[in-house]
Amino acid sequence: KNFPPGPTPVPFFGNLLQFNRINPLKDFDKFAQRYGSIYALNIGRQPAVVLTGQKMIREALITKAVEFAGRSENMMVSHITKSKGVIMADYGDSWREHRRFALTTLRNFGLGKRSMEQRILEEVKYICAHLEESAGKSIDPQHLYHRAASNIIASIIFGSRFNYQDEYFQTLITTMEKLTKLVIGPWAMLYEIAPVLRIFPLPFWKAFHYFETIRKHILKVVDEHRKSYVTGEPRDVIDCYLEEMEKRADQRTTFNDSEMVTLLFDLFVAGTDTTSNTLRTLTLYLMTHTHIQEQCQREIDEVLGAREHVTYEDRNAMPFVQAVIHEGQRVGDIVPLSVFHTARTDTQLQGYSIPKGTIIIPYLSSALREESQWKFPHEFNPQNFLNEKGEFVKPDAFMPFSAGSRVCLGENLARMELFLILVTVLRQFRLIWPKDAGEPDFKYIFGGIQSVKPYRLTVQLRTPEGTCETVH
Ligand code: HEM
Repeated sequence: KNFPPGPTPVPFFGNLLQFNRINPLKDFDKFAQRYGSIYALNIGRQPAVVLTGQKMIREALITKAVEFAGRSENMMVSHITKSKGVIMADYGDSWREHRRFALTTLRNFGLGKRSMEQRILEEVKYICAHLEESAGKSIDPQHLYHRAASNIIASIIFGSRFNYQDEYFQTLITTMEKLTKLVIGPWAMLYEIAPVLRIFPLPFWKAFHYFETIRKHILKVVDEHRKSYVTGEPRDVIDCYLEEMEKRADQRTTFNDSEMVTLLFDLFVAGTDTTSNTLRTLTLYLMTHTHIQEQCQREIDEVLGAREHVTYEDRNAMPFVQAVIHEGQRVGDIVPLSVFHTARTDTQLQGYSIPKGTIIIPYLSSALREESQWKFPHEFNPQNFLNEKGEFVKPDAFMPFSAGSRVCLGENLARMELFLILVTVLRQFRLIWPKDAGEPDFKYIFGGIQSVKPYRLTVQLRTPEGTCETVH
Protein backbone atom coordinates (compact mmCIF):
# COMPACT_ATOMS: atom_id res chain seq x y z
CA LYS A 1 0.00 0.00 0.00
CA ASN A 2 1.23 3.47 -0.98
CA PHE A 3 4.28 1.90 -2.63
CA PRO A 4 5.79 4.02 -5.45
CA PRO A 5 4.29 3.46 -8.94
CA GLY A 6 6.12 1.44 -11.59
CA PRO A 7 5.75 -0.89 -14.56
CA THR A 8 3.56 -3.97 -14.07
CA PRO A 9 5.59 -7.06 -13.14
CA VAL A 10 4.99 -10.56 -14.52
CA PRO A 11 5.13 -13.71 -12.35
CA PHE A 12 8.55 -15.19 -11.59
CA PHE A 13 10.66 -12.63 -13.53
CA GLY A 14 9.04 -9.48 -12.13
CA ASN A 15 10.13 -6.63 -14.42
CA LEU A 16 13.41 -8.16 -15.53
CA LEU A 17 12.21 -8.97 -19.05
CA GLN A 18 11.32 -5.31 -19.64
CA PHE A 19 15.03 -4.39 -19.61
CA ASN A 20 17.40 -4.63 -22.54
CA ARG A 21 20.09 -7.13 -21.53
CA ILE A 22 22.90 -5.40 -23.43
CA ASN A 23 22.17 -1.91 -22.13
CA PRO A 24 19.37 -1.64 -19.55
CA LEU A 25 20.21 1.96 -18.62
CA LYS A 26 18.02 3.41 -21.39
CA ASP A 27 15.08 1.50 -19.87
CA PHE A 28 15.87 2.89 -16.42
CA ASP A 29 15.67 6.38 -18.01
CA LYS A 30 12.45 5.55 -19.84
CA PHE A 31 10.74 4.42 -16.60
CA ALA A 32 11.98 7.55 -14.79
CA GLN A 33 10.40 9.70 -17.50
CA ARG A 34 7.11 7.84 -17.11
CA TYR A 35 6.95 7.42 -13.31
CA GLY A 36 9.24 10.12 -11.89
CA SER A 37 12.39 10.23 -9.78
CA ILE A 38 11.24 7.37 -7.55
CA TYR A 39 9.61 4.26 -9.00
CA ALA A 40 9.10 0.61 -8.15
CA LEU A 41 10.33 -2.55 -9.85
CA ASN A 42 10.27 -6.23 -9.08
CA ILE A 43 13.53 -8.14 -9.40
CA GLY A 44 12.03 -11.61 -9.59
CA ARG A 45 9.75 -11.51 -6.58
CA GLN A 46 11.83 -8.97 -4.69
CA PRO A 47 10.37 -5.45 -4.55
CA ALA A 48 12.84 -2.70 -5.41
CA VAL A 49 12.78 1.08 -5.68
CA VAL A 50 14.88 3.06 -8.17
CA LEU A 51 16.15 6.52 -7.15
CA THR A 52 16.82 8.88 -10.05
CA GLY A 53 18.59 12.27 -10.02
CA GLN A 54 20.91 13.79 -7.44
CA LYS A 55 18.17 15.27 -5.24
CA MET A 56 16.32 11.98 -4.83
CA ILE A 57 19.52 9.97 -4.27
CA ARG A 58 20.76 12.47 -1.68
CA GLU A 59 17.46 12.52 0.16
CA ALA A 60 17.58 8.74 0.63
CA LEU A 61 21.30 8.12 1.11
CA ILE A 62 22.24 11.25 3.07
CA THR A 63 19.11 12.66 4.77
CA LYS A 64 17.87 9.17 5.66
CA ALA A 65 21.32 7.56 5.70
CA VAL A 66 20.72 5.06 8.49
CA GLU A 67 17.32 3.87 7.22
CA PHE A 68 18.70 3.06 3.77
CA ALA A 69 22.15 1.68 4.68
CA GLY A 70 21.23 -2.03 4.64
CA ARG A 71 22.40 -4.72 2.19
CA SER A 72 20.37 -7.60 0.83
CA GLU A 73 21.01 -11.08 2.16
CA ASN A 74 19.45 -12.70 -0.89
CA MET A 75 22.13 -12.05 -3.47
CA MET A 76 24.49 -14.73 -4.69
CA VAL A 77 27.50 -12.65 -3.71
CA SER A 78 26.21 -12.29 -0.13
CA HIS A 79 25.85 -16.07 0.06
CA ILE A 80 29.38 -16.56 -1.27
CA THR A 81 30.91 -14.10 1.19
CA LYS A 82 28.42 -15.07 3.94
CA SER A 83 27.75 -11.32 4.22
CA LYS A 84 31.10 -10.83 5.95
CA GLY A 85 33.66 -8.09 5.23
CA VAL A 86 32.27 -4.69 4.27
CA ILE A 87 30.69 -4.50 0.81
CA MET A 88 27.93 -7.07 1.33
CA ALA A 89 27.78 -6.88 5.14
CA ASP A 90 24.44 -5.71 6.43
CA TYR A 91 24.31 -2.58 8.60
CA GLY A 92 25.41 -3.56 12.12
CA ASP A 93 28.40 -3.81 14.48
CA SER A 94 30.59 -5.95 12.25
CA TRP A 95 30.12 -3.72 9.17
CA ARG A 96 30.65 -0.56 11.24
CA GLU A 97 33.80 -1.83 12.98
CA HIS A 98 35.33 -3.17 9.77
CA ARG A 99 34.49 -0.06 7.79
CA ARG A 100 36.05 2.12 10.47
CA PHE A 101 39.14 -0.11 10.63
CA ALA A 102 39.57 -0.04 6.84
CA LEU A 103 39.15 3.74 6.61
CA THR A 104 41.67 4.38 9.38
CA THR A 105 44.16 1.90 7.99
CA LEU A 106 43.91 3.22 4.44
CA ARG A 107 44.85 6.67 5.66
CA ASN A 108 48.43 7.60 5.00
CA PHE A 109 49.87 7.04 8.44
CA GLY A 110 48.12 3.73 9.04
CA LEU A 111 50.64 1.66 7.15
CA GLY A 112 54.04 2.15 8.66
CA LYS A 113 56.97 3.74 6.93
CA ARG A 114 55.89 3.68 3.31
CA SER A 115 53.05 6.10 2.69
CA MET A 116 50.20 5.42 0.33
CA GLU A 117 51.64 8.02 -2.02
CA GLN A 118 55.00 6.23 -2.17
CA ARG A 119 53.32 2.91 -2.90
CA ILE A 120 51.40 4.43 -5.80
CA LEU A 121 54.44 6.24 -7.18
CA GLU A 122 56.41 3.00 -7.05
CA GLU A 123 53.79 1.33 -9.25
CA VAL A 124 53.73 4.32 -11.60
CA LYS A 125 57.39 3.61 -12.42
CA TYR A 126 56.38 0.20 -13.76
CA ILE A 127 53.56 1.67 -15.81
CA CYS A 128 55.96 4.17 -17.34
CA ALA A 129 58.63 1.54 -17.96
CA HIS A 130 56.08 -0.56 -19.81
CA LEU A 131 54.87 2.41 -21.85
CA GLU A 132 58.42 3.40 -22.69
CA GLU A 133 59.15 -0.10 -23.99
CA SER A 134 56.02 0.15 -26.10
CA ALA A 135 56.77 3.62 -27.49
CA GLY A 136 55.85 3.81 -31.16
CA LYS A 137 53.87 0.52 -31.11
CA SER A 138 50.16 0.26 -30.44
CA ILE A 139 49.06 -1.49 -27.23
CA ASP A 140 45.82 -2.31 -25.42
CA PRO A 141 46.22 -0.53 -22.05
CA GLN A 142 43.58 -2.68 -20.33
CA HIS A 143 45.96 -5.21 -18.75
CA LEU A 144 48.54 -2.62 -17.86
CA TYR A 145 46.06 -0.50 -15.89
CA HIS A 146 44.37 -3.53 -14.37
CA ARG A 147 47.63 -5.01 -13.12
CA ALA A 148 48.79 -1.64 -11.82
CA ALA A 149 45.57 -1.07 -9.84
CA SER A 150 45.71 -4.64 -8.44
CA ASN A 151 49.32 -4.18 -7.51
CA ILE A 152 48.66 -0.97 -5.60
CA ILE A 153 46.00 -2.76 -3.57
CA ALA A 154 48.33 -5.77 -3.19
CA SER A 155 51.06 -3.53 -1.85
CA ILE A 156 48.65 -2.03 0.70
CA ILE A 157 47.15 -5.36 1.75
CA PHE A 158 50.05 -7.79 1.43
CA GLY A 159 52.96 -5.38 1.92
CA SER A 160 54.59 -5.88 -1.46
CA ARG A 161 53.77 -5.58 -5.11
CA PHE A 162 54.06 -8.59 -7.37
CA ASN A 163 56.02 -9.13 -10.50
CA TYR A 164 53.44 -8.99 -13.31
CA GLN A 165 54.42 -12.59 -14.23
CA ASP A 166 54.26 -13.93 -10.65
CA GLU A 167 52.29 -17.17 -10.54
CA TYR A 168 50.55 -16.45 -7.23
CA PHE A 169 49.49 -13.03 -8.46
CA GLN A 170 48.29 -14.36 -11.82
CA THR A 171 46.13 -17.04 -10.13
CA LEU A 172 44.67 -14.56 -7.66
CA ILE A 173 43.84 -12.02 -10.36
CA THR A 174 42.36 -14.45 -12.87
CA THR A 175 40.28 -16.22 -10.19
CA MET A 176 38.95 -12.86 -9.05
CA GLU A 177 38.12 -11.91 -12.63
CA LYS A 178 36.23 -15.16 -13.18
CA LEU A 179 34.38 -14.76 -9.89
CA THR A 180 33.43 -11.13 -10.62
CA LYS A 181 32.06 -12.12 -14.04
CA LEU A 182 29.86 -14.79 -12.47
CA VAL A 183 28.48 -12.72 -9.60
CA ILE A 184 27.31 -9.91 -11.87
CA GLY A 185 26.23 -12.14 -14.75
CA PRO A 186 22.96 -13.87 -15.74
CA TRP A 187 23.68 -17.01 -13.65
CA ALA A 188 23.71 -14.94 -10.49
CA MET A 189 20.39 -13.42 -11.52
CA LEU A 190 18.93 -16.90 -12.00
CA TYR A 191 20.35 -18.00 -8.63
CA GLU A 192 18.61 -15.05 -7.01
CA ILE A 193 15.19 -15.30 -8.67
CA ALA A 194 14.87 -19.11 -8.70
CA PRO A 195 16.18 -20.49 -5.37
CA VAL A 196 14.93 -23.94 -6.36
CA LEU A 197 17.75 -24.16 -8.94
CA ARG A 198 20.47 -23.73 -6.34
CA ILE A 199 20.77 -27.45 -5.62
CA PHE A 200 21.63 -28.24 -9.24
CA PRO A 201 25.27 -28.20 -10.37
CA LEU A 202 24.90 -25.13 -12.59
CA PRO A 203 27.71 -22.65 -13.40
CA PHE A 204 26.96 -20.55 -10.31
CA TRP A 205 28.51 -23.35 -8.23
CA LYS A 206 31.83 -22.36 -9.75
CA ALA A 207 31.57 -18.96 -8.07
CA PHE A 208 31.60 -20.63 -4.63
CA HIS A 209 34.58 -22.71 -5.69
CA TYR A 210 36.48 -19.63 -6.94
CA PHE A 211 35.89 -17.82 -3.67
CA GLU A 212 37.23 -20.83 -1.78
CA THR A 213 40.41 -20.76 -3.93
CA ILE A 214 40.86 -17.05 -3.20
CA ARG A 215 40.17 -17.58 0.51
CA LYS A 216 42.89 -20.26 0.74
CA HIS A 217 45.33 -18.06 -1.17
CA ILE A 218 44.77 -15.15 1.18
CA LEU A 219 44.92 -17.32 4.32
CA LYS A 220 48.32 -18.62 3.26
CA VAL A 221 49.69 -15.08 3.16
CA VAL A 222 48.00 -14.28 6.49
CA ASP A 223 49.77 -17.28 8.08
CA GLU A 224 53.13 -16.05 6.80
CA HIS A 225 52.37 -12.62 8.27
CA ARG A 226 51.47 -14.16 11.64
CA LYS A 227 54.96 -15.65 11.85
CA SER A 228 56.83 -12.50 10.87
CA TYR A 229 54.95 -9.50 12.12
CA VAL A 230 56.31 -7.24 14.86
CA THR A 231 53.82 -5.48 17.14
CA GLY A 232 53.88 -1.72 16.61
CA GLU A 233 55.50 -1.97 13.18
CA PRO A 234 52.71 -2.78 10.74
CA ARG A 235 53.79 -3.32 7.14
CA ASP A 236 50.33 -3.56 5.58
CA VAL A 237 46.60 -4.06 6.19
CA ILE A 238 47.10 -7.69 7.28
CA ASP A 239 49.55 -6.66 10.03
CA CYS A 240 47.16 -3.92 11.16
CA TYR A 241 44.31 -6.43 11.33
CA LEU A 242 46.41 -8.96 13.29
CA GLU A 243 47.37 -6.21 15.73
CA GLU A 244 43.72 -5.19 16.09
CA MET A 245 42.77 -8.82 16.82
CA GLU A 246 45.44 -8.96 19.50
CA LYS A 247 44.22 -5.70 21.07
CA ARG A 248 40.66 -6.96 21.14
CA ALA A 249 41.51 -10.48 22.31
CA ASP A 250 39.87 -10.01 25.72
CA GLN A 251 36.74 -8.28 24.45
CA ARG A 252 33.73 -9.45 22.52
CA THR A 253 34.81 -8.57 19.01
CA THR A 254 33.73 -9.03 15.41
CA PHE A 255 37.38 -9.35 14.31
CA ASN A 256 38.33 -12.87 13.22
CA ASP A 257 40.07 -14.70 10.37
CA SER A 258 37.06 -15.19 8.14
CA GLU A 259 35.99 -11.51 8.44
CA MET A 260 39.58 -10.53 7.62
CA VAL A 261 39.73 -12.68 4.48
CA THR A 262 36.48 -11.21 3.14
CA LEU A 263 37.55 -7.66 3.99
CA LEU A 264 40.81 -8.16 2.06
CA PHE A 265 38.87 -9.71 -0.80
CA ASP A 266 36.48 -6.73 -0.80
CA LEU A 267 39.29 -4.20 -0.97
CA PHE A 268 40.91 -6.11 -3.79
CA VAL A 269 37.76 -6.52 -5.87
CA ALA A 270 36.36 -3.05 -5.25
CA GLY A 271 39.67 -1.30 -5.87
CA THR A 272 40.78 -2.90 -9.12
CA ASP A 273 38.31 -2.69 -12.03
CA THR A 274 36.87 0.60 -10.78
CA THR A 275 40.17 2.47 -10.88
CA SER A 276 41.56 0.75 -13.97
CA ASN A 277 38.37 1.28 -16.00
CA THR A 278 38.40 4.96 -15.07
CA LEU A 279 41.99 5.23 -16.30
CA ARG A 280 41.04 3.51 -19.55
CA THR A 281 38.12 5.88 -20.13
CA LEU A 282 40.27 8.91 -19.36
CA THR A 283 43.03 7.72 -21.69
CA LEU A 284 40.52 7.22 -24.50
CA TYR A 285 39.11 10.74 -24.12
CA LEU A 286 42.56 12.33 -23.83
CA MET A 287 43.82 10.56 -26.97
CA THR A 288 40.86 11.77 -28.95
CA HIS A 289 40.66 15.30 -27.46
CA THR A 290 44.26 16.36 -28.06
CA HIS A 291 43.68 20.03 -27.16
CA ILE A 292 42.57 18.91 -23.66
CA GLN A 293 45.56 16.58 -23.34
CA GLU A 294 47.93 19.39 -24.32
CA GLN A 295 46.36 21.84 -21.88
CA CYS A 296 46.89 19.27 -19.08
CA GLN A 297 50.52 18.87 -20.13
CA ARG A 298 51.10 22.63 -20.11
CA GLU A 299 49.68 22.89 -16.59
CA ILE A 300 51.72 19.89 -15.38
CA ASP A 301 54.98 21.25 -16.86
CA GLU A 302 54.36 24.65 -15.32
CA VAL A 303 53.65 23.32 -11.83
CA LEU A 304 56.29 20.58 -11.68
CA GLY A 305 59.12 22.32 -13.53
CA ALA A 306 62.27 20.22 -13.11
CA ARG A 307 61.00 18.42 -10.01
CA GLU A 308 61.47 14.63 -10.05
CA HIS A 309 58.04 13.56 -8.81
CA VAL A 310 54.52 14.84 -8.60
CA THR A 311 52.97 14.83 -5.11
CA TYR A 312 49.28 14.53 -4.29
CA GLU A 313 49.48 18.02 -2.80
CA ASP A 314 50.17 19.38 -6.33
CA ARG A 315 46.55 18.81 -7.27
CA ASN A 316 45.65 22.10 -5.59
CA ALA A 317 47.81 23.95 -8.12
CA MET A 318 46.34 22.04 -11.10
CA PRO A 319 42.67 22.98 -11.44
CA PHE A 320 42.50 21.98 -15.11
CA VAL A 321 43.96 18.50 -14.54
CA GLN A 322 41.60 18.06 -11.58
CA ALA A 323 38.66 19.07 -13.77
CA VAL A 324 39.74 16.60 -16.48
CA ILE A 325 40.01 13.70 -14.03
CA HIS A 326 36.59 14.46 -12.53
CA GLU A 327 35.10 14.82 -15.99
CA GLY A 328 36.60 11.43 -16.88
CA GLN A 329 34.89 9.94 -13.85
CA ARG A 330 31.61 11.64 -14.75
CA VAL A 331 31.48 10.41 -18.33
CA GLY A 332 33.12 7.11 -17.34
CA ASP A 333 30.09 6.37 -15.15
CA ILE A 334 31.89 3.32 -13.79
CA VAL A 335 29.32 2.03 -11.25
CA PRO A 336 26.01 3.08 -12.85
CA LEU A 337 23.63 1.45 -10.36
CA SER A 338 25.89 1.71 -7.30
CA VAL A 339 25.77 -1.35 -5.04
CA PHE A 340 22.14 -2.04 -4.14
CA HIS A 341 21.08 -0.94 -0.65
CA THR A 342 18.05 -2.13 1.35
CA ALA A 343 15.62 -0.32 3.64
CA ARG A 344 16.44 -1.32 7.22
CA THR A 345 13.03 -0.38 8.65
CA ASP A 346 9.59 0.54 7.36
CA THR A 347 10.07 4.12 6.24
CA GLN A 348 8.87 6.92 3.95
CA LEU A 349 10.38 8.62 0.90
CA GLN A 350 8.68 11.46 -1.01
CA GLY A 351 5.44 10.54 0.77
CA TYR A 352 5.60 6.88 -0.38
CA SER A 353 5.81 3.97 2.05
CA ILE A 354 8.94 1.85 1.72
CA PRO A 355 8.70 -1.39 3.70
CA LYS A 356 11.69 -2.91 5.50
CA GLY A 357 13.74 -5.14 3.19
CA THR A 358 12.91 -3.26 -0.05
CA ILE A 359 15.91 -3.15 -2.39
CA ILE A 360 17.07 0.41 -3.05
CA ILE A 361 18.80 1.11 -6.37
CA PRO A 362 20.67 4.44 -6.42
CA TYR A 363 20.82 5.15 -10.16
CA LEU A 364 24.10 7.10 -10.01
CA SER A 365 24.37 7.59 -13.81
CA SER A 366 21.21 9.64 -13.78
CA ALA A 367 22.88 12.24 -11.52
CA LEU A 368 26.13 12.20 -13.51
CA ARG A 369 24.36 13.31 -16.68
CA GLU A 370 21.34 15.14 -15.24
CA GLU A 371 20.52 17.98 -17.62
CA SER A 372 19.63 20.53 -14.93
CA GLN A 373 22.92 19.94 -13.07
CA TRP A 374 25.65 20.17 -15.70
CA LYS A 375 26.75 22.82 -18.19
CA PHE A 376 27.57 20.11 -20.77
CA PRO A 377 25.78 16.95 -19.59
CA HIS A 378 26.30 14.93 -22.78
CA GLU A 379 29.87 15.74 -23.81
CA PHE A 380 33.37 15.32 -22.41
CA ASN A 381 34.10 18.85 -21.29
CA PRO A 382 36.25 19.80 -18.25
CA GLN A 383 34.33 23.10 -18.08
CA ASN A 384 31.75 21.10 -16.13
CA PHE A 385 34.16 21.38 -13.18
CA LEU A 386 35.54 24.90 -13.70
CA ASN A 387 34.03 28.26 -12.76
CA GLU A 388 34.41 31.45 -14.78
CA LYS A 389 37.76 32.17 -13.00
CA GLY A 390 39.11 28.77 -14.08
CA GLU A 391 38.93 27.44 -10.52
CA PHE A 392 38.04 23.82 -9.82
CA VAL A 393 34.49 23.32 -8.47
CA LYS A 394 32.66 20.08 -7.71
CA PRO A 395 28.89 20.16 -8.36
CA ASP A 396 26.60 18.24 -5.96
CA ALA A 397 25.54 15.89 -8.75
CA PHE A 398 29.07 14.45 -8.93
CA MET A 399 28.54 11.18 -7.10
CA PRO A 400 30.43 8.34 -8.82
CA PHE A 401 31.40 7.08 -5.34
CA SER A 402 27.73 7.18 -4.21
CA ALA A 403 26.89 9.06 -1.01
CA GLY A 404 25.96 8.69 2.67
CA SER A 405 27.06 6.11 5.19
CA ARG A 406 27.90 3.50 2.54
CA VAL A 407 29.88 5.90 0.34
CA CYS A 408 32.89 4.20 -1.28
CA LEU A 409 35.52 3.74 1.38
CA GLY A 410 38.33 3.73 -1.18
CA GLU A 411 37.42 7.17 -2.54
CA ASN A 412 40.58 8.90 -1.29
CA LEU A 413 42.83 6.11 -2.45
CA ALA A 414 41.15 6.06 -5.89
CA ARG A 415 41.47 9.84 -6.28
CA MET A 416 45.14 9.71 -5.29
CA GLU A 417 45.80 6.90 -7.78
CA LEU A 418 44.03 8.65 -10.64
CA PHE A 419 45.90 11.90 -10.03
CA LEU A 420 49.40 10.49 -9.52
CA ILE A 421 49.18 8.01 -12.40
CA LEU A 422 47.64 10.38 -14.90
CA VAL A 423 49.96 13.30 -14.15
CA THR A 424 53.09 11.13 -14.34
CA VAL A 425 52.00 9.48 -17.59
CA LEU A 426 50.96 12.75 -19.25
CA ARG A 427 54.17 14.43 -18.17
CA GLN A 428 56.27 11.84 -19.95
CA PHE A 429 54.15 10.65 -22.85
CA ARG A 430 51.94 11.88 -25.61
CA LEU A 431 48.89 9.61 -25.88
CA ILE A 432 47.99 9.07 -29.53
CA TRP A 433 45.01 7.45 -31.22
CA PRO A 434 46.67 5.01 -33.71
CA LYS A 435 46.35 6.06 -37.35
CA ASP A 436 44.98 2.68 -38.45
CA ALA A 437 42.46 2.36 -35.57
CA GLY A 438 39.43 3.75 -37.41
CA GLU A 439 36.84 5.88 -35.61
CA PRO A 440 36.97 5.84 -31.79
CA ASP A 441 34.00 4.13 -30.14
CA PHE A 442 32.86 5.78 -26.90
CA LYS A 443 30.08 3.27 -26.16
CA TYR A 444 30.16 1.30 -22.93
CA ILE A 445 29.96 -2.37 -22.15
CA PHE A 446 27.28 -2.34 -19.45
CA GLY A 447 28.03 -4.06 -16.15
CA GLY A 448 27.96 -3.66 -12.38
CA ILE A 449 31.34 -2.07 -13.12
CA GLN A 450 31.09 -0.49 -16.55
CA SER A 451 33.87 0.02 -19.11
CA VAL A 452 34.57 1.38 -22.58
CA LYS A 453 35.22 -1.19 -25.30
CA PRO A 454 38.82 -2.37 -25.77
CA TYR A 455 40.90 -0.02 -27.90
CA ARG A 456 44.53 0.48 -28.83
CA LEU A 457 46.87 3.25 -27.76
CA THR A 458 50.17 4.55 -29.11
CA VAL A 459 52.54 6.52 -26.89
CA GLN A 460 55.41 8.82 -27.76
CA LEU A 461 58.00 10.12 -25.30
CA ARG A 462 57.44 13.86 -24.88
CA THR A 463 60.99 15.07 -24.24
CA PRO A 464 64.41 13.46 -24.33
CA GLU A 465 64.76 14.00 -20.57
CA GLY A 466 61.22 12.74 -19.93
CA THR A 467 62.33 9.11 -19.71
CA CYS A 468 61.19 6.97 -16.82
CA GLU A 469 63.42 5.70 -14.09
CA THR A 470 64.61 2.25 -15.12
CA VAL A 471 63.11 -0.61 -13.12
CA HIS A 472 64.24 -4.22 -13.07
C1 HEM B 1 37.23 5.16 -9.35
C2 HEM B 1 37.21 4.26 -8.44
C3 HEM B 1 36.02 3.82 -7.60
C4 HEM B 1 34.68 4.05 -7.78
C5 HEM B 1 34.00 4.81 -8.90
C6 HEM B 1 33.99 3.40 -6.68
C7 HEM B 1 32.62 3.42 -6.49
C8 HEM B 1 31.97 2.79 -5.44
C9 HEM B 1 30.54 2.78 -5.27
C10 HEM B 1 29.53 3.43 -6.19
C11 HEM B 1 30.27 2.07 -4.14
C12 HEM B 1 28.90 1.73 -3.57
C13 HEM B 1 28.51 2.67 -2.47
C14 HEM B 1 27.10 2.40 -1.97
O1 HEM B 1 26.80 1.28 -1.59
O2 HEM B 1 26.28 3.33 -2.00
C15 HEM B 1 31.54 1.65 -3.59
C16 HEM B 1 31.67 0.92 -2.41
C17 HEM B 1 32.87 0.47 -1.92
N1 HEM B 1 34.12 0.72 -2.45
FE1 HEM B 1 34.54 1.83 -4.10
N2 HEM B 1 34.92 2.79 -5.87
C18 HEM B 1 36.17 3.03 -6.39
C19 HEM B 1 37.39 2.62 -5.86
C20 HEM B 1 37.54 1.89 -4.71
C21 HEM B 1 38.81 1.50 -4.14
C22 HEM B 1 40.18 1.87 -4.69
C23 HEM B 1 38.51 0.74 -3.02
C24 HEM B 1 39.41 0.06 -2.04
C25 HEM B 1 40.49 0.27 -1.63
C26 HEM B 1 37.07 0.70 -2.88
C27 HEM B 1 36.42 0.05 -1.86
C28 HEM B 1 35.04 0.07 -1.68
C29 HEM B 1 34.37 -0.63 -0.58
C30 HEM B 1 35.03 -1.49 0.48
C31 HEM B 1 32.99 -0.35 -0.73
C32 HEM B 1 31.86 -0.82 0.18
C33 HEM B 1 31.53 0.26 1.22
C34 HEM B 1 30.42 -0.17 2.19
O3 HEM B 1 29.57 -0.98 1.83
O4 HEM B 1 30.40 0.37 3.31
N3 HEM B 1 36.51 1.41 -3.92
N4 HEM B 1 32.57 2.10 -4.39
